Amino acid sequence: MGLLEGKTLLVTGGSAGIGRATAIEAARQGADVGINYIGDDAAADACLAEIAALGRRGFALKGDVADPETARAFVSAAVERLGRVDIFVSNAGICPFHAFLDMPLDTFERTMRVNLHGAYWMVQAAANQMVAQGGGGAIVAVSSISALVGGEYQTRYTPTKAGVHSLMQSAAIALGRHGIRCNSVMPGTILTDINKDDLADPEKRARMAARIPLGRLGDPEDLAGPILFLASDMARYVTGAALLVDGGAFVNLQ
Ligand SMILES: NC(=O)C1=CN([C@@H]2O[C@H](COP(=O)(O)OP(=O)(O)OC[C@H]3O[C@@H](n4cnc5c(N)ncnc54)[C@H](O)[C@@H]3O)[C@@H](O)[C@H]2O)C=CC1
Ligand SMILES: C[C@H](O)[C@@H]1OC(=O)[C@H](O)[C@@H]1O
Repeated sequence: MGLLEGKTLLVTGGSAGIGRATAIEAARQGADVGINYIGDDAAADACLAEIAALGRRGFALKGDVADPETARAFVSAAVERLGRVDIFVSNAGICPFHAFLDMPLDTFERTMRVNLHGAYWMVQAAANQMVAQGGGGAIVAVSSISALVGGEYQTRYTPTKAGVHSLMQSAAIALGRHGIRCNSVMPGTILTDINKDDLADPEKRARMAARIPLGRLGDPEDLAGPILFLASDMARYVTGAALLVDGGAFVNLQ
C-alpha cells in the first residue's frame, strides 16, 4: 500500500522539475493528482500520461499563480475532478538572475508576485477547501536553502523564499485548529530548467557541486520523498517545520 493511498494531491508548477517529480511520485504512492502549470502544454500532458500509467486520476490546469483567480480556479477544478483536496504542494517559482544595483522594477515585481503572492493565494484557497470539507490536510511549500543564505544575483529571489518559509510557520498556527499541517522544504541546488543557464558555466557548476558533502548537485526526484513524507500521515505531528534537502551544502562552512 502506498504512502498516499486514497488521497488527492495538488501541486503548482507540476509540469517540470521538482513539481513534476513530486506529482509522479505522489501517483506512485497512491494519490490522485492535479497539476497547475504555465507555458508548455506538452510537458503537462506528458506528466498526466505518467500519472494515468500509474493507474491514478489526474488533471492539469494552466494558469499563472501570480493571479489570485488561478488559485480559486485550481481548487474548484480539483473538487470537480477529484472530489476533494487532501494535500497541497506550493511549488511554482521563478529565479531570473540579475545584479542588485540595477534591478529592473518588473523583474523584482514579477518574482515577488509569482513566488510569494502566488504561494499565499494558492495556500489560502487550498486551506479554505480543506476547512470546508473537514478532516484536516497537509500543505507543503517549496522554499529554499536561499531562505537562509544569500546570493549576489538573487536579491529579489531570496526574500521570496524566506517569505514562503515564514508563510508556512504562520499558516501552521492559523490552521492547526483545523488539523491542517503546514511545512516547507528547503532544496539546495537541484538540476532543473530554473538554473540551466546559470549552471551552463562548467566552472560554476563544479564549484557548486564541490561544496556538497554528498558529492553531487540534486535531482528533482531527490525532493519528491521529503515533500511527500511531510505531506503524509507519517509526519502527522510535524507542523511549522522546514526540512533542508541540500546534500549537506548548508552546514559545509569549511
Ligand atoms: N532548482 C533549484 O535549485 C531550486 C528550486 N527551488 C524552488 O523549487 C521550485 C520549483 O522549481 P524547479 O523545479 O527548480 O523549476 P522548473 O523551472 O523546472 O519548474 C518550474 C515549474 O513552475 C511552473 N511555473 C513557473 N512560473 C509559473 C507561474 N507564474 N504560474 C504557474 N506555474 C509556473 C512552470 O510551468 C514549471 O512547471 C521553485 O519554487 C524554486 O524556487 C528551490 C531551491 C532550489
Ligand atoms: C535557481 C538556483 O540555482 C537555486 O535556487 C535556489 O533556491 C537555490 O538556492 C539555488 O541557488
